[in-house]
Amino acid sequence: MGLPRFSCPKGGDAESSPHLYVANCGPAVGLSYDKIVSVFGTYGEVEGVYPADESGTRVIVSYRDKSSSQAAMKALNGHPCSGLGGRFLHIQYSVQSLGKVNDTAPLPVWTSAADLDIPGLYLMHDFVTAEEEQELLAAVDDRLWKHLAKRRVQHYGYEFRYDIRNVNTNHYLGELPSFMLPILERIRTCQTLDHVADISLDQLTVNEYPPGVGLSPHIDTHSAFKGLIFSLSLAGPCIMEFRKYTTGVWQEKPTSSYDMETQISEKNLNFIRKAIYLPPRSMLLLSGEARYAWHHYIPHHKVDRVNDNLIRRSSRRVSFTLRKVRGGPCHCEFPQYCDSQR
Ligand SMILES: O=C(O)CCC(=O)C(=O)O
Ligand SMILES: [Fe+2]
Repeated sequence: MGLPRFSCPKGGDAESSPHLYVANCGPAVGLSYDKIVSVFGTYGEVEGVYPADESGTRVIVSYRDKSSSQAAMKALNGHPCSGLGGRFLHIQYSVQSLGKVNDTAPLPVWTSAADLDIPGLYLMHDFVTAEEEQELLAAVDDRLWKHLAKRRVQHYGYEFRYDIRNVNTNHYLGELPSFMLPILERIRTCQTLDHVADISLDQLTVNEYPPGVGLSPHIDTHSAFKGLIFSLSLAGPCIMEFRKYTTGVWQEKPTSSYDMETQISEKNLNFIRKAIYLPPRSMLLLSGEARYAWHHYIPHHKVDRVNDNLIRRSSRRVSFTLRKVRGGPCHCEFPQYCDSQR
């Protein structure tokens, strides 16, 4: 069974909506979904990019807000787009977003990484004590925050540039701060990582999310960072959703009991979803397939439904994401998600 054909608005004069139907754009013309997200992300927060049909040359770009789709329409429709190799895009507003997740669909939220059955995903509870948590928060609150549109960030080691979703490797900011030393040491001696030879880390991004603010679905750029990504959650909880996009190919409904709950429905048949609850003081590790092939996403919720419980986000969640900047191209086993291999 193929994807239902997307019916673009008749006559191209549909009212504006947050969703754009973009022709002459997609993996079949050499533009990966990550690349499309990064270009359209310049005009506002992209919630997802989905195949509009099986052609690989037409996509739906879903923004959170109409103002962003309007800005992208104005800037990109019918003009050569320098960020996409000079390609002319043909854009119309779309009445629906094929891949849009129905947030009310029951999605089980697991508390243990093993239950998600995603290779390379680990969650270590109570990785730091409550006292260490307070010390880490005090340390970053003592330093300068950079204000983004909806959250605040700090970068150490190398600056991460959100416009290009990459780091400037020529601009070294110095060693990771001393308040991270106990955490780095704990990672090095962590039993979960006994099989990993190289766990050097040189980049830290601190994110502070107010309640209701999350992060759009993304895969951390392969060419920017190596294979291990650690994220320590402090101050407040959130849920993190993982999505495996199937780039327009119908996925048989998985048969294992874990996967049954991912609810591939008619509405969102082009990716599978799994979710995990990240409590404060837990350390998440993305490696292998979890790091290279699954998008991660923090829904923009003030209250998360964790199965039978409603859990209110705290006044803030602060995450410490530790990564290793990559020197050359990525040679991972997931070329369809890899910006170095296309
Ligand atoms: O806040 C988090 O735990 C994740 C942050 C993240 O995914 C990123 O900075 O790329
Ligand atoms: Fe990320």
